[in-house]
Amino acid sequence: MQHDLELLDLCKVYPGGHRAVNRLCLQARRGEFISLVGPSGCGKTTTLRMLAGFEALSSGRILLRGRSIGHLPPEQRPTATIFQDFALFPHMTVRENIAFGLHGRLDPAAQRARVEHMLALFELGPVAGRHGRQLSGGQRQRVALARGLAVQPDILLLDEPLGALDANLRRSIQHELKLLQREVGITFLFVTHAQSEALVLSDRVVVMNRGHTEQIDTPCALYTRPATEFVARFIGRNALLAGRVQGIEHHVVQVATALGLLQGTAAGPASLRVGDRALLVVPSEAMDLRQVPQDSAPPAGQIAGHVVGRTYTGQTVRLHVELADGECLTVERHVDHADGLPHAARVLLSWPVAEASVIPAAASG
Ligand SMILES: Nc1ncnc2c1ncn2[C@@H]1O[C@H](COP(=O)(O)OP(=O)(O)OP(=O)(O)O)[C@@H](O)[C@H]1O
Repeated sequence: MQHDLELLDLCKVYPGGHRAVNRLCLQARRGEFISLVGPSGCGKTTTLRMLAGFEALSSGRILLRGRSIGHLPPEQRPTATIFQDFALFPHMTVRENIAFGLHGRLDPAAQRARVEHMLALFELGPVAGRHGRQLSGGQRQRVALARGLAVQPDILLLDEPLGALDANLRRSIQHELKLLQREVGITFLFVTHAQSEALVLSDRVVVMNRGHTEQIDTPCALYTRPATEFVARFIGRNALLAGRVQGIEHHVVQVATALGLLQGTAAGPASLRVGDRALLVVPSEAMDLRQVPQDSAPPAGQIAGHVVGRTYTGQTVRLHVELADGECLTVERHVDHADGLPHAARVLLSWPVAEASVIPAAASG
């Protein structure tokens, strides 16, 4: 199968020697929604800029539908980029902004038809004559998308396009963006700081850390099967228990922790050996929590603690549970299942072994 987009060992070393992107490999199917996430400075924007042609590659290749484009100037690449500030031309109307990239590509009649189509697709007809400053944040975002898609790029690059919007608008536009992406059927490469946004929107997520690729996977796999400690911590919402590998049998790994011997399964072919420092990762949904008498000891393979706090997030409650070693875990529950638990309740925590992963602990972790 030919991939829509292939990044082969993509590297960027800035003058002075800083390696901003290190051997990034990615293969995207046509119509895939892929997000790049990671902490500030991990190389997300540099990757996008190399794809758009604004930044030269230090090494590696970029193939679009099998054609090498890494050496082409931006205007010859079949890509369009949408920036966080949308970069609309303030002195132009919505209609003129959308038409901007079409000059010289289409004859006037075809241009007009294309602009009308984009106005209809993005429901921008009623504001077509307005200037950028006369639009709401959501409308400006739609104009930016319409302008980017009007040139019918093979791939759309989005650099934190929702970063400047308030939380409510951001959520509704996330939804619109996903629907739109399905409708136009082209590959989206989306840079975001917000891991929750990436998990909601994407078919796959690339987690980057200091220029390295930590994991490329579906949101579900990243959450339930993080490959590294960095990913487990970055994605969040998992309970993490540190210890050392005591035994491995048929993928079931026993981890000696301060709370006793606990079990999970080896995530993929990770090279875990007896004696290694490891992390047991239990996804929040897999964690079972039930109240027990104050003096009860946990059975083998389970842990106990006390509820020391709770945070309401709407439908769910995050229960903060202090364990015997003084560490605190957060377990998320539907409000209906958490309201009966008094403060300082003793609770037993357990999980299906198959749903907990054991991964190597980071060298410095
Ligand atoms: N023109 C440049 N010259 C030298 N170093 C640069 C240049 N541009 C970026 N960098 C460095 O490269 C690294 C990656 O930067 P990049 O902007 O790609 O990160 P990012 O993940 O997009 O960060 P953010 O989320 O803060 O936007 C950073 O350490 C940054 O300081």
